[in-house]
Amino acid sequence: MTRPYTILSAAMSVDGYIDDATEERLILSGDEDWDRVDELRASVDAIMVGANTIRRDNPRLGVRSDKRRADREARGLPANPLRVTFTASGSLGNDAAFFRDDNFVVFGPPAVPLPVMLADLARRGVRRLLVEGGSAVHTAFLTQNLADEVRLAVAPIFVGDSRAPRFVQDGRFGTGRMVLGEIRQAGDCTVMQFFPDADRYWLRQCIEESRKCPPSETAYPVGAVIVGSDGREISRGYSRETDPTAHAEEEALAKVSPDDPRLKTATIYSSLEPCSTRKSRPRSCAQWIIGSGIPRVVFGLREPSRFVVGAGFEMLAAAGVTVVERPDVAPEVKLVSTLYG
Ligand SMILES: NC(=O)C1=CN([C@@H]2O[C@H](COP(=O)(O)OP(=O)(O)OC[C@H]3O[C@@H](n4cnc5c(N)ncnc54)[C@H](OP(=O)(O)O)[C@@H]3O)[C@@H](O)[C@H]2O)C=CC1
Ligand SMILES: Nc1c(N[C@@H]2O[C@H](COP(=O)(O)O)[C@@H](O)[C@H]2O)[nH]c(=O)[nH]c1=O
Repeated sequence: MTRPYTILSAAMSVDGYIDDATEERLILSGDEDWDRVDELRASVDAIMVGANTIRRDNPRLGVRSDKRRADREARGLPANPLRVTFTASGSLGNDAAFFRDDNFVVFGPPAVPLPVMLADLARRGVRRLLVEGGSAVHTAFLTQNLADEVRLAVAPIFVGDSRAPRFVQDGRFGTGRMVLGEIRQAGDCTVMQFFPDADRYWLRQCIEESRKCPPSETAYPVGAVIVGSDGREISRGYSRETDPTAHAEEEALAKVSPDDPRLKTATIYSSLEPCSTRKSRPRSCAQWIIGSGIPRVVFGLREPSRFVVGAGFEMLAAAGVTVVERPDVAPEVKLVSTLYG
């Protein structure tokens, strides 16, 4: 693991502010939303905020519920997650609640690149990280594509003052349209879950699908999902789902009519590079995809040359298909099977 699974969390007004412009901290969440945040805090290994949030809010960043702290301890975890911050200035104030016991880590000064900080947290055993703001920190994670999830609670109030901090600052958010996950109500707040990197999200769906594959000593577990240009799933499948020699891409394609007009603008995701040669069948997955008219393929792991030498990427690209390889997701694909080596 090169970095923890990272969840960004914020509460904001309907006009997008996470605080007002006064010295006093603005509470946006009501009791039910604080309880939701508490549950989220109890589910992570570490909670991070920026140095300015420590200076302005003096947060405790602990799990408030006695039961949740006890449950964590019963699972062999510290009662509270590790508290994390970073600072370029080094000015934090020793009496901050952040320093109330030794369950914390401070990165910097000087300024630390986010990937370096995240790699260090991963080495400390942090697998799941909650980032609670503020604006500068959220902007850094999102513009560097280092957030796996965003949980936004919208409180039914207006701040109406552009001097106040917003959820994010100006920046280049390369996310495109995010994937909308769950929407729920917490008291009078509306909580939305987003997955900022749609390709990463769908590849992870493929990985989950691949876990369903009947085991085989001679073929990898693979999952595939076909997604329309509107962001909606068209179909999915996994290797050996209906036949011992079927591949995931074939299974997903078999569930769609070849005349379905959505295919002409769809993306097919596969945890593994689509195959270019087959031992068991005449047609490779790359050929099936080219024949289907799907114009874009995204995969996680290049096919290791264990069973056949894969050239699916090259075959698809030569046919004019846009092919995206996501090496950042490849380690997660490999975790599914020892066959990947
Ligand atoms: N409603 C909500 O959910 C939340 C609201 N808030 C609000 O957000 C506001 C604070 O946000 P904001 O002012 O943007 O500040 P942040 O909390 O995002 O902290 C920014 C600080 O982080 C440090 N920093 C940034 N990048 C790096 C880096 N690469 N390496 C090391 N340190 C770095 C710097 O600290 P330094 O200056 O020390 O160098 C920088 O000033 C407050 O008003 C707070 O109330 C905060 C959290 C949640
Ligand atoms: N104001 C605000 C949030 N602010 C966040 O909560 C932190 C303080 O929590 P605590 O550790 O309990 O003191 C604060 O530093 C900031 O990260 N969060 C929310 O979900 N809703 C809110 O309305």
